[in-house]
Amino acid sequence: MNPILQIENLDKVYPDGTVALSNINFSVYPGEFVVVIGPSGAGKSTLLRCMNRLIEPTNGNVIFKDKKINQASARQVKQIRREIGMVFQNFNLIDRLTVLNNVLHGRLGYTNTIKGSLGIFSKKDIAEAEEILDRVGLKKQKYKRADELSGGQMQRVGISRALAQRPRLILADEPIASLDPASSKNIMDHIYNICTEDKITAIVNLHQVEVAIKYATRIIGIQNGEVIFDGQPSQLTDRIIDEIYHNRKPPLVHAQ
Ligand SMILES: Nc1ncnc2c1ncn2[C@@H]1O[C@H](COP(=O)(O)OP(=O)(O)OP(=O)(O)O)[C@@H](O)[C@H]1O
Repeated sequence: MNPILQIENLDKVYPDGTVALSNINFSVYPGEFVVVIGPSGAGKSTLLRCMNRLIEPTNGNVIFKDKKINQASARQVKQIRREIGMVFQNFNLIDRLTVLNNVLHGRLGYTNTIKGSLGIFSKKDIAEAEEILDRVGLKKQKYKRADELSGGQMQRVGISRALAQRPRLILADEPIASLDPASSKNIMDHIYNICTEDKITAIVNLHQVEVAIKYATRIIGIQNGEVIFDGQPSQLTDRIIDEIYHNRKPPLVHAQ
């Protein structure tokens, strides 16, 4: 089976000299549910955002379905991003828009720019958005403003917007970090069940090791911008968890 995503020799050095990622290499295969763990500042967000070029890598390649995102033109990046849904810690919804319109924003990559900016979507897109909202239990809330929802409901809208893209890959950056335990379980269940049912590959950044072990088919542990574990949840021993979280060195900063 060909990988859906390949990360080759990936480095990210921020303009202030902080080395956030250092020589990252791995491939992700269709159907995997990969969870990336690591302490605060390890580089998890930077890694996920390099995957769809929200952050520009310094060196190396990010290859999605045989296309090098890092070398793609702006137009090609837009096309590639259609198939990569993103779920954010803080939901990134447009507060003043309805739930339904937020979900329809997931169709923008496929919509004529003028129509999209005017909020004009096809009947088919609207029906599909409603179907997705039904799936996450939010159909009755479709005309509510996004800012009238609870955190857990907002994240279900975030997931729905990603699904409206009809993605092949979902990147979720700390999707439960702002939620209470009950909502966190609900959100992880939705992400896991939908990705499994729809055969969507997922890469999820999480702080909570026990949640990672529960859902992941594979765990990648990073520390100081380097992969120090890549294996199955059953291989993640207490010693390795301790290494990932406690043997922390200060972040490497290039001399300027
Ligand atoms: N824009 C930036 N400019 C400079 N340094 C940055 C920038 N963004 C992140 N960093 C640094 O890069 C390193 C990795 O940060 P990143 O946010 O990727 O880590 P993380 O594992 O996602 O952390 P958290 O779990 O706290 O979100 C950290 O040392 C961080 O301070």
